[in-house]
Amino acid sequence: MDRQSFCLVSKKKKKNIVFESEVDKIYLDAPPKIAIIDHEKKRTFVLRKDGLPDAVVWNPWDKRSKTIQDFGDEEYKQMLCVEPAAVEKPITLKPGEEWKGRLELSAVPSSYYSGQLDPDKVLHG
Ligand SMILES: O=P(O)(O)OC[C@H]1O[C@@H](O)[C@H](O)[C@@H](O)[C@@H]1O
Repeated sequence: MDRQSFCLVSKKKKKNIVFESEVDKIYLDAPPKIAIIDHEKKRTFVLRKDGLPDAVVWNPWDKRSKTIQDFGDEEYKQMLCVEPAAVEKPITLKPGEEWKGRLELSAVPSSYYSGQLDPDKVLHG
């Protein structure tokens, strides 16, 4: 396999990202609910985030994988990192202050790509 195709879907946008080389991108003000559709394996993950406005999408691809000690040389073929973050406006706490952020990741039993799932149903509710 020399490319991976995932589709990131939110209520507002559908963004097809094909991975053919290293990706390390910050999406500012990313939607609170994002569906990650794995076309090849025909499965869908739904990510919900709260308190973290941005999102990072990362895959080190082949060359960079080899430079990461705790990452197998071929593991980039089986992974996609989509991580909620606060990049544009970092969260700074004073002593005694509290902050809460939440990330929920669920595997959806059937794939939107296979036509069995309505993307609106995945992203609502
Ligand atoms: O090597 P670490 O600290 O585990 O980070 C791995 C990667 O984590 C990702 O979240 C970052 O976007 C990448 O820039 C980084 O290389």
